Amino acid sequence: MHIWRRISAHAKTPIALTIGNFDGVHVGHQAMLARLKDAAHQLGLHACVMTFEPHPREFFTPHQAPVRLTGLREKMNGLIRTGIDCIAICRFNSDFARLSPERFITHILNQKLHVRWLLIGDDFRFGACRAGDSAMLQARSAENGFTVEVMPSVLVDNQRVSSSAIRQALATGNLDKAGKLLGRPYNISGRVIDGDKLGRQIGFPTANIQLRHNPPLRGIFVVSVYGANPSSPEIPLPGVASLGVRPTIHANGKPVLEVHLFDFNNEIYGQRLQVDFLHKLRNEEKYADISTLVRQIEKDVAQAKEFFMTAPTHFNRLCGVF
Ligand SMILES: Cc1cc2nc3c(=O)[nH]c(=O)nc-3n(C[C@H](O)[C@H](O)[C@H](O)COP(=O)(O)O)c2cc1C
Ligand SMILES: Nc1ncnc2c1ncn2[C@@H]1O[C@H](COP(=O)(O)OP(=O)(O)O)[C@@H](O)[C@H]1O
Repeated sequence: MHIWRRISAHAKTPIALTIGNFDGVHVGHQAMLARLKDAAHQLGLHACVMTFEPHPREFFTPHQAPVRLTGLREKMNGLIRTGIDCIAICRFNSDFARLSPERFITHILNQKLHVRWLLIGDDFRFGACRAGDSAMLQARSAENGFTVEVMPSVLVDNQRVSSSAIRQALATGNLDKAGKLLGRPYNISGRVIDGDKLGRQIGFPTANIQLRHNPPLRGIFVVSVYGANPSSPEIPLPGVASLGVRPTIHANGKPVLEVHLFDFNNEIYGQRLQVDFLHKLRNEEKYADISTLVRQIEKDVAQAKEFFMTAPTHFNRLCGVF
């Protein structure tokens, strides 16, 4: 597995390539990567993905760009899990944004990456002003030594799978739908950092997870957590999570992800956890005082335990455990 952190003339072996942002690495992306691997294998090429960092919309309109489903690390892990041979991370900067579609084809695809087979989505646009499309790629493919295949849309329940459909499902608390489109429960990972040390005092210690991006969902959730189990970090532990600004405690707080694990009393500061979001319990509220908040957290915990008791097949399907 190779990761190219800039596009220079890396590829000695000709490659089969697909290009995209791959935010979320959802079931549509996974189908595309499976087709890429299959074609690369048939043609004796390396299966390679080109992705952009930052996301082009974060570069052009940083304040209006959609929230990310996956940070760079999570996206890379998702791509690596599919078993492709290499990932080329293309720095999306002003030089790259100015590149004409013609030069992208001749200079990047042909001369630098030696692309011999190219897979693109049906809505793929590229080059300055998004002027390049699949018709242009088809027209220039022979003279640049590659063939082009257009991937048809992948549908789930008659809807095209897309990162924006997943963002919308998460924003409205529809975690079942988000999980179906992603092919796994939505998750956030990060290190456990220090919080306000209030959790232990009120009877609900919470591991505070460092957030790298503005999260696409808010509220109180049933979660399963990888990385905390002392004997086997690959076995998840059940818990509840709060993802919000904690209005009861702070006036102008930033979003914080906190997880309370059931029947657990270990020190896990500094550990890297993966939090899988299984079910939304409610929206975050501002309570009159801490004792009212504590009574509500007790109800949240009871409901979450009920979820694990009554929906074992559901949980089983999502996580492959219990
Ligand atoms: C299940 C659960 C639900 C929560 N719900 C809310 C809420 O509705 N409003 C709120 O202000 N804080 C809520 N919190 C956050 C608590 O205020 C927070 O866990 C507490 O301040 C401890 O923070 P610390 O870990 O930084 O010490 C919730 C926490 C948990 C675990
Ligand atoms: N059941 C539990 N769930 C989550 N964290 C726990 C639990 N029991 C102990 N811990 C530990 O306690 C810490 C949370 O305690 P807390 O008082 O909320 O402190 P902080 O405000 O620093 O998060 C966690 O980071 C973890 O190391």
